[in-house]
Amino acid sequence: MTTAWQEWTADDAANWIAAPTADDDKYTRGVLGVVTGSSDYPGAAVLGVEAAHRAGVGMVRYIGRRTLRQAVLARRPEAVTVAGRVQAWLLGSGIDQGRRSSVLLGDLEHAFTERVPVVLDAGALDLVGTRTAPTVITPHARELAKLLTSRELPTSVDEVRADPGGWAERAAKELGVAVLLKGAVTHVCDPDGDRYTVTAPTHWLATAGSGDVLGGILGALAATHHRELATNATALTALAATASWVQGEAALRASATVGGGPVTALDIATAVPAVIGALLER
Ligand SMILES: NC(=O)C1=CN([C@@H]2O[C@H](COP(=O)(O)OP(=O)(O)OC[C@H]3O[C@@H](n4cnc5c(N)ncnc54)[C@H](O)[C@@H]3O)[C@@H](O)[C@H]2O)[C@@H](O)CC1
Ligand SMILES: Nc1ncnc2c1ncn2[C@@H]1O[C@H](COP(=O)(O)OP(=O)(O)O)[C@@H](O)[C@H]1O
Repeated sequence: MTTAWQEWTADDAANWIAAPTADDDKYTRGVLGVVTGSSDYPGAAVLGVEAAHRAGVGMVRYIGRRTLRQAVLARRPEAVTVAGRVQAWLLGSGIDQGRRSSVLLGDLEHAFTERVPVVLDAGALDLVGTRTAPTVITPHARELAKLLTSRELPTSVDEVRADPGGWAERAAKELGVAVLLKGAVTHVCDPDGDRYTVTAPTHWLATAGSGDVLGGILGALAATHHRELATNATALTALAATASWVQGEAALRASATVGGGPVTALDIATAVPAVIGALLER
């Protein structure tokens, strides 16, 4: 018997926030490696790195071409652009699958060799299943339809939108990874049958770059839970639901500061620390 989808709550999310202790330094807290952005979408790199910092990661290593590194550093001088060890990867936001250079493809594939948890977004979704690292994919309906169709599970964006939970589950089973299918209601599930919904608390969340911010939050949560993920890969599902919850709550808070008005993706990222703080106080 399959269980019903469970709506992820603030109390659930509060269980998946790691605060630093006296014994920690930036490395023990967790380093997130990031390969995102392109000359077409440099902003996606900036937004993901910004959101990861705001979500409380120990450090971000951003890997990308010089112009992208400059854009990231202009917003976040805290980011490190030297290759090195990481505890989780965020790959693909702002990358066009059809326009990846061999250097970029090499960077993406190298990320998988470390066997640390991986968040696959946008232009890295097609890499799913090529390695055994704990993986969560973060497509929207169009991206999931395209991915499943390429894996001989033909479907359309309309079919996915008509039954998002069903298609998210099918994807998790077929691909063997955790799936976070974005929407007004985000569906998060895994091959083991964990199934969570996260209902967006404001529709202002549907703004350009909002998904890139989500990727950064999720990457940060994966990096800061690296020890747990080493023995319990299904924690990635709870972390994905938590990231989506934090993203929605941040949009709600950002909107509240402007009287319920619109928010930008950067506003959402900026509101993340207060959401994390409130969760830690619960
Ligand atoms: N500031 C940035 O750098 C941003 C980068 N982004 C990146 O952009 C890439 C592409 O994401 P998408 O979700 O757009 O990609 P998709 O390729 O899934 O969506 C493009 C689709 O939207 C349709 N479309 C385009 N303009 C439209 C319009 N005005 N009305 C109706 N339909 C329209 C197109 O025909 C196409 O079918 C991703 O890599 C993503 O990470 C986005 O997150 C937006 C912000
Ligand atoms: N109608 C909606 N109401 C609330 N949130 C939405 C709605 N539609 C989409 N979202 C959310 O907005 C974000 C959009 O992400 P995405 O599609 O990746 O856009 P982008 O590529 O511009 O970042 C996702 O987190 C999704 O859950």
